[in-house]
Amino acid sequence: MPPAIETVDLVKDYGELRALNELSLTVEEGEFFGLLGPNGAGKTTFINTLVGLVRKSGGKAQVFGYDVEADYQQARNAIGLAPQEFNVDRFFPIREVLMHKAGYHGIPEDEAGERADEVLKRVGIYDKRNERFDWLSGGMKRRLLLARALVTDPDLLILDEPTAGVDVQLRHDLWDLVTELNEEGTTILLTTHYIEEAERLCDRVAIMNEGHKVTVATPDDLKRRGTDTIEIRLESTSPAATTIESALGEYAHEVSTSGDQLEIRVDDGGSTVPQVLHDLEAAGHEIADLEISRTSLEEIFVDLTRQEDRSVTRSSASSASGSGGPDGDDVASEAAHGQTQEQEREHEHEHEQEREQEGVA
Ligand SMILES: Nc1ncnc2c1ncn2[C@@H]1O[C@H](COP(=O)(O)OP(=O)(O)OP(=O)(O)O)[C@@H](O)[C@H]1O
Repeated sequence: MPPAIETVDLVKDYGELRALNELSLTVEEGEFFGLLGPNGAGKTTFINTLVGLVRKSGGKAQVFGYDVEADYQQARNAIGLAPQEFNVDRFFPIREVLMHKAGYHGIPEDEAGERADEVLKRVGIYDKRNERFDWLSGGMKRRLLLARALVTDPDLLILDEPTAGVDVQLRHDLWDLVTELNEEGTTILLTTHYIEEAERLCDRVAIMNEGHKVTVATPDDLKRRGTDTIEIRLESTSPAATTIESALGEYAHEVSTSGDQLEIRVDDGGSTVPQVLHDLEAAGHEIADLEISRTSLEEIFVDLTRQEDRSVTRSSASSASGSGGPDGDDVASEAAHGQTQEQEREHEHEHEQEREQEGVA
């Protein structure tokens, strides 16, 4: 079986703005895969390329072995998309909206009705089936987007920030539901700004920044990349940090002291503690209390994307040197938007019917 998603050197240019920069990613069938990145990293562009709403500028993109452009219909039929924006037809009862969507993907009317009922029950808004989208609460609208993504019984479910702005209860309901779907075999691609969400749900995450891949790892592996802090209280006032440093080995990256408190930064707190205790005691320091605080995934994420930003800023600063600095960049980006609309027009026409179903303006 080919991977659920495979992109190789995927590029998307909006005029002069490179939104996807030689992005190579593989998501295996059955995985729960997270896509993380700061605003503007290219997550939605990546998704829109997979579902045919954006035409790639270069590279390869396949869904279950189908090329997203050459085999558009096969690739698209395998995907259920719950987009970030509420893009639903507002004039029909929501059950009909779901039936239209199923019909567009070739599902006969009887079956479409059954599927619509089934997914409305599954997301918990069956009693609202005859109401229009505008009459639903914000949380119900999110549930409907998920129902619409599920009505075609997709092998790949793409969730673009599904829990943005929803209350805690609904967030937990959605987490349970997507976990269940994944356990039943659906591959899931999730973008989110909630690091806790990625940590809780995802087998692996890719961190993106400025259109390219920074890293791909399991949440646990990522956390291991951060440094931990061992916080120690001594029985007596601590000597200067330099004295403590000389009692410890190279494993201690940073030592700070205050009164009887010590803070020691190490790579892996759990396995370094015995050595720290041994070295401190050998140097005559008695330990009253000890605690390890682990780096959160959020801190590692911020760190990874901040390091990236620094290097990106440097390279864009040198390439923009003839355009008058930041103001020049703004002008270039506006021009890029103008050019983009031209380039996308032909493609938009091609998928007009699809976009009507999705309700994209
Ligand atoms: N249609 C478009 N025309 C021109 N530029 C665009 C277009 N769509 C996106 N961009 C630009 O491409 C870059 C990536 O945007 P994208 O929406 O994919 O990021 P994102 O990671 O999904 O961000 P967010 O987390 O804010 O949703 C941004 O610089 C954005 O301004």
